[in-house]
Amino acid sequence: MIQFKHVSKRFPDGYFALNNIDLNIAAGEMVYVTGHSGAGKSTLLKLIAAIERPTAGSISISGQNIAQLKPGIVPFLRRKIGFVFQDHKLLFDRNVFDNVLLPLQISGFDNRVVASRVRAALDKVGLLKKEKVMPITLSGGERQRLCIARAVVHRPSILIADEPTGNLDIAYARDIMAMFYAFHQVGVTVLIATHDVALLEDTRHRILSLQQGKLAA
Ligand SMILES: Nc1ncnc2c1ncn2[C@@H]1O[C@H](COP(=O)(O)OP(=O)(O)OP(=O)(O)O)[C@@H](O)[C@H]1O
Repeated sequence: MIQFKHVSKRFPDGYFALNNIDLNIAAGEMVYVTGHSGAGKSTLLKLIAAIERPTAGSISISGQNIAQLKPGIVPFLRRKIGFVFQDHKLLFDRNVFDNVLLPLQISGFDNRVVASRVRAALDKVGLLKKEKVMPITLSGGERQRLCIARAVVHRPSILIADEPTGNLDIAYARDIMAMFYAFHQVGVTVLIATHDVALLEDTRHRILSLQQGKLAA
């Protein structure tokens, strides 16, 4: 479903964040991406969502080459993808409900279905009772759940999370991981970047290890 062929990402300063990556991820697979800080984990995830573009190689998603997508096509790709950002990107001047609603409104979803979609997403992450509160009043773990609700509200087939357990204690981190696992179990392709190897000790899923922009064998 996701295929990288000889993909490199060189930033304008000349630095290769990713160097000649070949990768295949099957539909419905759950995959972890690990590596030291600066190894290229975020860059790899951003390439899949066309937030960054590769400087060499090709990336295809469901057979569509996204390395050279025309800007007008990007929103169609994004509808397939839910992204949980490392820095959350929550809107602190809007309540929980509106934070989840916004991506649906931007995608032009029918107003008659959006409220029930938003509540279904909040329910999945256990935040239904907090729909009217402002994000500033949420704990770190609740904010992360809110980010997950926002990422899944349009029912993407690919869910990507960049360090979703950073700054959470281990019990809460496991809860968050269980949430991603539940999406995997209903057929969503899930990619999670984490430097937290303790979380992966007993995983059955594939672990991609990045070292200075290259995939370790
Ligand atoms: N826009 C940019 N311009 C220049 N260099 C960049 C840019 N974005 C990332 N880099 C560099 O590319 C390398 C890989 O960054 P990336 O954020 O992908 O790493 P990471 O593995 O996600 O790290 P972390 O765990 O610290 O988030 C780093 O050396 C980073 O400084």
